[in-house]
Amino acid sequence: MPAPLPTLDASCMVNGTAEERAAFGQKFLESMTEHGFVKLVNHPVPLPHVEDTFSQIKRFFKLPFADKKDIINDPKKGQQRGWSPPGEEKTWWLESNNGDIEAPKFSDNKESFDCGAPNDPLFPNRWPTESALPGYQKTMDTFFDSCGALCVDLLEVLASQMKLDPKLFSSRCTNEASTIRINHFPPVARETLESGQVSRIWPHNDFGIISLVFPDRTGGLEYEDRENPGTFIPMPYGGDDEVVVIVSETFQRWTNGGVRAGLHRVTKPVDMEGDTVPERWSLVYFCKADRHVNVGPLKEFVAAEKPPVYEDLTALEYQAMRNAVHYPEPLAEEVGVGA
Ligand SMILES: O=C(O)CCC(=O)C(=O)O
Ligand SMILES: [Fe+2]
Repeated sequence: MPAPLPTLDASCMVNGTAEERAAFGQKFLESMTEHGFVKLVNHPVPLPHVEDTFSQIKRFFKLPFADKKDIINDPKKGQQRGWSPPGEEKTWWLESNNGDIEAPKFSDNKESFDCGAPNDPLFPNRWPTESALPGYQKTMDTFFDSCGALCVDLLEVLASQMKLDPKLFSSRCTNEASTIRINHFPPVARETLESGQVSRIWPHNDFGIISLVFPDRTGGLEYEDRENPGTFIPMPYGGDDEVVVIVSETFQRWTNGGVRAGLHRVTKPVDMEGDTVPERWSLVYFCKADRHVNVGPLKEFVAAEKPPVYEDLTALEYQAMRNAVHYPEPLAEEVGVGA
């Protein structure tokens, strides 16, 4: 059995002594390197914000179809904004299909909404009207700012712990390209998920630097057991104050493969009873590199005996390339929602 995922007390990031911060930094980097994941409690995103945001996301998904359709995501834009209808995003394509375009079209049993930085000029957010959902935009913008600040601090902890310039990662991330993603997983028959054709979310890595996942009481998030690739370990609900931090692909690329992205999926909760998998929501912050930044390996992680294993390209190009994979074009048209 692999060592369980640690839950770290992050209160020292705000008011800890140098010693407490160093002890936190060591365990944080260790878990991110060993597992690709770590859980934090007493982190600085205020619990009332998290609760507010959860209430708003539940309201969002209850909006009438017409309101959601008005702000439908256009997969051709390369960056997600607005509502992705059930089945539109196909995470199976990210890791599981091995490039086989003739393979069956396994689907995701979820709908989502994505928004970026407040007032993003390049990829404007697509909000429901204020009268349809009062306060929604403000709640999301506030949540965006708190998560962005936490991620910048966590990136500085990682760099310091690696004995590098503390701003090595954070200077490449003003959160201009970061996004909030919310997911809604409707109730589904247990046998549908057990059929192997449909998943809540198929195994995947996130594309940014790190991600924050705020827990849902239902459970179902699982992470790969690296000692037994292809097998997954449930991450049980650990309390409303908990946040799961995930290493994402850009961090793996920057560190030249040294700190690997954490493969994860969402399926039925391990302890569920009965024939219907309960409804679930999730709230995620994808902290991404600024758009012009190179997401090839940083020189600090390259040496004669460790040549670069990833190509140079901008974060914007990388995001567009990865997004195109899970909105495969012919399939987007097939579900009748392509823009
Ligand atoms: O729903 C969750 O717990 C995780 C969601 C996730 O992995 C994603 O949206 O990328
Ligand atoms: Fe994810």
